[in-house]
Amino acid sequence: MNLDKLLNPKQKEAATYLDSHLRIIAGAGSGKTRVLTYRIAYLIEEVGIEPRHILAITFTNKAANEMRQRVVDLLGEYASGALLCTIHSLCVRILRQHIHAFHYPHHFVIMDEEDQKSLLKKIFKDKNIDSKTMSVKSCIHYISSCKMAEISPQKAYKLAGDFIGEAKKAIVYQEYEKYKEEHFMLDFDDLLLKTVELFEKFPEILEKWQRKFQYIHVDEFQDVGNIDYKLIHLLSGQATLCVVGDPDQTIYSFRGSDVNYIMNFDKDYSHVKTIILDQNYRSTKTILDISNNLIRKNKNRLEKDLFTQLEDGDKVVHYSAGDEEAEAEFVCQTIENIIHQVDGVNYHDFAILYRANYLSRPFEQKLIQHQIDYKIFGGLKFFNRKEIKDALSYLRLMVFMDDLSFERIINVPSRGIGQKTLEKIQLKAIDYGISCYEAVCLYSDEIGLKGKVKKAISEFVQAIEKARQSRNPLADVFEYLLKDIGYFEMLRNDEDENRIQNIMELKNSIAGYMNTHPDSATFESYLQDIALYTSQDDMTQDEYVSLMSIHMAKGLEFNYVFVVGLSQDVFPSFRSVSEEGEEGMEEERRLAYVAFTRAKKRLYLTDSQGFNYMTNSPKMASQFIDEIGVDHVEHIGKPSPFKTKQFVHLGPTVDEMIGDNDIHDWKQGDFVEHDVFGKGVIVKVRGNTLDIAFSMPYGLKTLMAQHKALRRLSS
Ligand SMILES: Nc1ncnc2c1ncn2[C@@H]1O[C@H](COP(=O)(O)OP(=O)(O)OP(=O)(O)O)[C@@H](O)[C@H]1O
Ligand SMILES: [Mg+2]
Repeated sequence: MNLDKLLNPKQKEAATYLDSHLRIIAGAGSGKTRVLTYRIAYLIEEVGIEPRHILAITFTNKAANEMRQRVVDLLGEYASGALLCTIHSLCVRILRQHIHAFHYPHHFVIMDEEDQKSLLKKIFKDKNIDSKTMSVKSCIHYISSCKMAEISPQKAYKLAGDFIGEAKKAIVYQEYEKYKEEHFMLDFDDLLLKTVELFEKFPEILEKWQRKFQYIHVDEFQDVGNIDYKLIHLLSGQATLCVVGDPDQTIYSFRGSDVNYIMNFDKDYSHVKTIILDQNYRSTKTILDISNNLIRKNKNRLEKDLFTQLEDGDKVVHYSAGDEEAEAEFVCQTIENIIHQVDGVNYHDFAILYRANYLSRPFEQKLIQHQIDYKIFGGLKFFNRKEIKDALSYLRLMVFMDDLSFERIINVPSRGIGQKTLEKIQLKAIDYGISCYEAVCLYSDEIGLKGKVKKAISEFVQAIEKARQSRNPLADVFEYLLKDIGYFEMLRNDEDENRIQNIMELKNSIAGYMNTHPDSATFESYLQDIALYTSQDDMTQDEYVSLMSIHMAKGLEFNYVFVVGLSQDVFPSFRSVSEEGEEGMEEERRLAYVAFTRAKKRLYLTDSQGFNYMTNSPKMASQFIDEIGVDHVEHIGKPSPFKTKQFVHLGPTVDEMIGDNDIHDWKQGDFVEHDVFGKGVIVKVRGNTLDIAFSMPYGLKTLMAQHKALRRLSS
């Protein structure tokens, strides 16, 4: 292994420096992970350290596997004895060996979030807590925060003082911990906490592991939290520690990661050498320049710019589409064009990155239409997500009255229907040769439905029938149906923001379908239209385009990257910025920096116009598009009539636009203001009438084009 050929001098120094602890601070694509990989190979090959004495902690399993593969490729199977894994899997490994010290069995149960929710629901029931006064999700968050701050249930109760709500939470916390202990269960936080506790209570066990790991490496150190840090500190009692990270890529602050651990590392440890890498090997100069332009806008940061010796490369493309379908079409066509034009390029060279998982929907549909294989990392395909299946089952039940849909959702949200009642309904349906839905409509007494259950079923039937008979636009009917049957309430009680976003995106998909089929759209035709997408399984071919949230893309790289859904308030996210202020904005910007720096050869930034159901406002391009500067960017597509405050030099902002009510040339996409319904966007012009999408609760309306209540907002 000739490191002089594989690494630049600074990287080589970092890979071979063993005289003290080492901190590598460096920007994206500067070879931090590569240095770690070669450092491990160097320790084994050149220094003669046995692999089992080496530990490397990565942020994801995928990163661990890739690093292991590279080391094995370099040195052979022997090297796989080094432990390269995430901090959670390290803890599982340690606990499996030693948890008997706490009188737990070796095969303790690891709880995921769904298990946590079920347990809390059970506790709520036992303690007579109404989930309207305290949500399961907020409770999970509360318990986790207490645990991470090392506040016991007893202490939490004391801290609650006279605040009844807080005291109740502390009681739930206590019950939760008790149940877990009695059943030998550990949640994700416990994996870390129990390992720390184990090491603190049993010094001989700690010493064993300290002796085992002589060289410890931690990648993505900018995102460690306090318990991670404590654990690493304990483990590294006798080891040489090497931590690497980029403060500009801290993107998990909302989950407790703290950039100060890397910044103050040299103060916490007595002998620390710091190496700064500043040459980027990943991206073209153009991509690097616009990423640097962006991150420089953050005030709270350590100034460090990257340079590259790679070619300038093509301009970064910003494509602004008329709507999401067109945005997705652009992405697919670009992928096809590149594959066609550039030799040796394959689907695995492409990634589509987004701020939130709900944004994948239009891209998935277009990819399927174009027969481009894709894989979603860190989540399910849109139409396989639970809430989407539930919502579509409601629509299907309304249209087709089919039993499969009925069985799926008759007890979602809970209406007190258990397996036995369901069987009774099914038998009745068979008796009369009708569907289960018809059976509950017609024969609820014969089935033996009584009291609360009967009432719940009757409300359910009413909601479905109301939706069936409604003459309102489909997208609105859909939303009201889910409201009427209590689905939104259920999600809201669970504070399940992601699921609500997915449902609103499904509404968006229905609205889009209405646009493209203005005269013929029915739920039946919509369901048939999307059957192609709902029947997709999660099987993927070897070659696929990668789709993932930016948080998942940390540390990865692709030749061609599309960062999509770059609309103001989507990215940067309205929520983060409104809740966290300037700090939230800086974290969003770091996230954009992570996204842009994943690209090696070409970077495409896309957004679309239209109406945003999530924020109830017309969409505008993200301020980040402006912040990357003008020199290396080619803007194509349809320029937006609206500008964010940052684009003010290009035209007035939405709030500054003036009204106009004598208009004969209405166009799809025009933004309007209505005296009663407020701001909206025209989705269809039909002669003298207009279909206009307004903010909720109004939704889609069909109005007379010449009416005086309507004005165009023109720039
Ligand atoms: N000296 C070098 N010679 C050739 N290629 C290099 C060199 N250093 C880094 N690279 C390549 O540059 C790319 C980026 O490296 P790497 O992923 O290690 O960067 P990183 O600093 O870990 O990035 P991130 O901050 O995104 O995690 C990789 O493809 C890597 O192989
Ligand atoms: Mg890396």
